[in-house]
Amino acid sequence: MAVDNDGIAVVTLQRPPVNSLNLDLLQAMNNTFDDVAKNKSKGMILTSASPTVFSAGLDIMEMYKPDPKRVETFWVTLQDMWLKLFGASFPTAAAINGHAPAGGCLIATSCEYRVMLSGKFTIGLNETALGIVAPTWFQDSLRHTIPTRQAEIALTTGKMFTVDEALKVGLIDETAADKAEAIEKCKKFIKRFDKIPSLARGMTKQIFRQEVLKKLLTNRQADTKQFLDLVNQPKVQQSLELYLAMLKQKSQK
Ligand SMILES: CCCCC/C=C\CCC/C=C/CC(=O)SCCNC(=O)CCNC(=O)[C@H](O)C(C)(C)COP(=O)(O)OP(=O)(O)OC[C@H]1O[C@@H](n2cnc3c(N)ncnc32)[C@H](O)[C@@H]1OP(=O)(O)O
Repeated sequence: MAVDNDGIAVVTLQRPPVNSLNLDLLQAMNNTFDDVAKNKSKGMILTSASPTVFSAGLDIMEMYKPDPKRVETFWVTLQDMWLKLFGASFPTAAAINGHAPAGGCLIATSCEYRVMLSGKFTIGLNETALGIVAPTWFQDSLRHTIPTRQAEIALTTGKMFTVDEALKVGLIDETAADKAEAIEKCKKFIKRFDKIPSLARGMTKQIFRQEVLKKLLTNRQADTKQFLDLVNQPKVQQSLELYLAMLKQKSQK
């Protein structure tokens, strides 16, 4: 992860090849988010070092034949990442310079503003298409971003939106021709708060988001148990094996 700081922290996800979210990356993100808060940055922009993938979502290897202790730590660290990002008092924006499926879409929708590169990229919560259920807080992040009816249809169909579709439904706020332009547009969004007192801004954001945050905070243990029960089911392990094989086969073509 690289952080440039000119008052606005630009945090670049850098875990080749596809920025899949494993335990190490999630821990690094959490430390970085804490640093951004401590350094009193004006705001934070998340982007990717890959030219084609913002993030491929959760690292499936963390869930396939998992070590019991590690997979639990993985999930709790993912919850922490979401609580820190969705609940950040500082302004957040995502310069989405590539595909953003599942957990990649979760990161983007946890931010306050999204600019995505024009091109053949897709974004969405595709869990149902994989035969799994997007956790409540994944669903809440989408519902917080696009109208409820469109969110329900997108979630139940596992829809991956093209850039044009994402713009039309409000899943992204703007498009950009390249990464530099996407970052500039995110900076422009964050600079809109230059004349707004940061305490009032931060508190307003937290009040606006508190219901959704509270849902996970008061349900963390049950959420973790639900995940662990699901991931340890033989049928889920079988699906993960097939999905991994499919991804491998695709990448070798
Ligand atoms: C999936 C069942 C989970 C069951 C667990 C139980 C339930 C609770 C969990 C609920 C929440 C889940 C949220 C998630 O985030 S699950 C992850 C969903 N992610 C995806 O479906 C994306 C899969 N990846 C892709 O579609 C593509 O890789 C891409 C992001 C569009 C990029 O395409 P491309 O640039 O062509 O790259 P390749 O496909 O060739 O991939 C390169 C390399 O990376 C490996 N890989 C890709 N995605 C993942 C991943 N999410 N985890 C681990 N590894 C991944 C891929 O296999 C290739 O590896 P090799 O080079 O070794 O072949």
